[in-house]
Amino acid sequence: MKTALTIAGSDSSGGAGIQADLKTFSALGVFGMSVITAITAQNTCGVTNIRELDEEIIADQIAAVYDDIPVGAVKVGMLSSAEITRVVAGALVKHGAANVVVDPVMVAKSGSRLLKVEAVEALIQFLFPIADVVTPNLHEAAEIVGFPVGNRASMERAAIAIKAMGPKYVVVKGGHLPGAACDLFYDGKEFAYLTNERIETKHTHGTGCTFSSAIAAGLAKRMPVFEAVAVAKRYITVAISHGFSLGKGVGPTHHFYELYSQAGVVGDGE
Ligand SMILES: Nc1ncnc2c1ncn2[C@@H]1O[C@H](COP(=O)(O)OP(=O)(O)O)[C@@H](O)[C@H]1O
Ligand SMILES: Cc1ncc(COP(=O)(O)OP(=O)(O)O)c(N)n1
Repeated sequence: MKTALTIAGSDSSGGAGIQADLKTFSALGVFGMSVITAITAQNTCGVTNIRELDEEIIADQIAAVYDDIPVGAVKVGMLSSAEITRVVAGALVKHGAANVVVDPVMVAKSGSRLLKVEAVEALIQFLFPIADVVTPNLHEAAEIVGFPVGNRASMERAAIAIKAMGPKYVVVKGGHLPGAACDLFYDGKEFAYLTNERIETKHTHGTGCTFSSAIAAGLAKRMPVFEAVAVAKRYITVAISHGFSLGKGVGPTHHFYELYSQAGVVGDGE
């Protein structure tokens, strides 16, 4: 059985965070495990409270998994603070983590800050050098590189700058571009664009979490990195096209296995 671990925050409404990651792992046929960094009181309308877990229980959760179970890939999401970021990075180094996907979660779509401003430097310093893939959206890329990112030219400049911070691959997500949903993949040598038509829906809660955990699922299945990203792009496109109204605000994406099987995103044999 292939395994993947998510190290992220909990979303009580189940659309993003740990919950979206575990649903994605399951739909893609990978056994999911979780380390919770923070608990958010959250629903489709926004985040009303955040409680960070203390660093000891976070390090102990990571140790409990790695000391016992082979981990095929790990996705890192919401980290909230610089201290948590340092502890998670240190634990991943200590346990020799492989196939590390870092989604540099900073702000929820509803506007709440999920990573303190002063923690961005720790993310760059401690996590990027050990990451295989880093997946910023346009806003996150801009905050990381310090210049506006809003078109293909600036996405390419941002990808080069982020690659220089240490990860092996960078995917700048273009979900917030006008027009097509166009993501940029960069391996340090060449750019490749993964493009899909924009799906006109407001139900996009958890798209970034879902995309990065789908990449981790692909790496856990030992796919080459570009193939894992391409499968994740197909997965998120199907997930958004079947996003649904739930609650009063921005509804979640869709994670039912049958859908992906029918859409050819996962083969029956995987
Ligand atoms: N309306 C949409 N139609 C199609 N794809 C989308 C749409 N919104 C986002 N995506 C895709 O979802 C993935 C997550 O991107 P994005 O929404 O930018 O991340 P985040 O949730 O971190 O802001 C990317 O592959 C992006 O291209
Ligand atoms: C607990 C938690 N983690 C991450 C996010 C951000 O999710 P993302 O997929 O980037 O986008 P939105 O869900 O905010 O639309 C989150 N909201 N909660």
